[in-house]
Amino acid sequence: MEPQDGSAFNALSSEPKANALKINEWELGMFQDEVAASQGIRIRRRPSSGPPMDYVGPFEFRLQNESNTPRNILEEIIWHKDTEVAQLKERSLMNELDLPGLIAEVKKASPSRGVIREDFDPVKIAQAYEKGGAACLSVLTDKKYFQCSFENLEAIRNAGVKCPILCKEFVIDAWQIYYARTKGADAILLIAAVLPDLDIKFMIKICKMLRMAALVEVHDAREFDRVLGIEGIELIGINNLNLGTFEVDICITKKLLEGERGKINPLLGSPGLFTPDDIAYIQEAGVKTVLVGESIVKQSDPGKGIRNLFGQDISSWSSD
Ligand SMILES: O=C(O)c1ccccc1NCC(=O)[C@H](O)[C@H](O)COP(=O)(O)O
Repeated sequence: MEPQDGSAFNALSSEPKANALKINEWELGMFQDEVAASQGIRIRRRPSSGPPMDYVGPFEFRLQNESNTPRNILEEIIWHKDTEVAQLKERSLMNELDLPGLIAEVKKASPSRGVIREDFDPVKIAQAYEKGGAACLSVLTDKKYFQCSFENLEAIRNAGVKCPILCKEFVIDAWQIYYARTKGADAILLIAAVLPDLDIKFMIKICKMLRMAALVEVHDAREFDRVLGIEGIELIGINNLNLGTFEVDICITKKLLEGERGKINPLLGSPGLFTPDDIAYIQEAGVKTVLVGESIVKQSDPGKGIRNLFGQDISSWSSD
């Protein structure tokens, strides 16, 4: 019979499927513990939360008792781990569904923009990026055109930054890759507009030997298709900057990813990303990771720059 206020009845009748699922989960948990116990495992995976509301079965645990109190420290750790892993899984699923990962660029200047950040402190900027949720750092090392250096990269690495570091250098000789490694780089940029296929192939082999990643950058369909044919390619970056005119057009990424190329993963979109709309646009095009410099490096608080770029706080994504 329906209660007068309808509360309990509605709570049950409006969510029968959800409750059936909870019953299944609970029964499965009991079953898993039984199987483990039959193999001599005394550690239970999680405390009994008691059967769901409308469970019609032999047991009903609600109070603190043997089934929801850890028997020893290992069981306590495992129960805590169960909650922790569930939260991490949920968070990483949300990240996957919601927003692309961020490679945040550390640079003082660029040929197209001139000086971007007057009071340039590479270590402070890198630390702020990491705290703000960057998954990786891109560190410019060119002196003449970007007013940066390998010393910057080394200082960032030695400051205890945990994010992987991409060395953003204009590589023309394999020696530069070794050098970048000695300074603490985890990955290096190879530009398809500069390097012939054979050089890229050779350099990728060197990277693998040095346990580094190679990000190969392309600007157009021809370069993209060339690079797809090179053995060992793992990371492809699309650069939307026209190096002849300095014009930036993020539609380039979208056009390049139409059709078969859109199936390639993972990809990056850069540069010219300033707003949450830009991020949404590039993400819709199929990009899983974005590389961003100017719009965040010029902010006195780069963490705030990241929040403005994504339209939300992504600091919980950082590695610590
Ligand atoms: O940015 C330039 O002026 C430039 C000139 C010559 C070669 C490369 C150049 N930049 C390429 C980059 O990789 C950008 O630094 C990167 O895409 C980040 O762009 P942004 O977010 O616009 O700083």
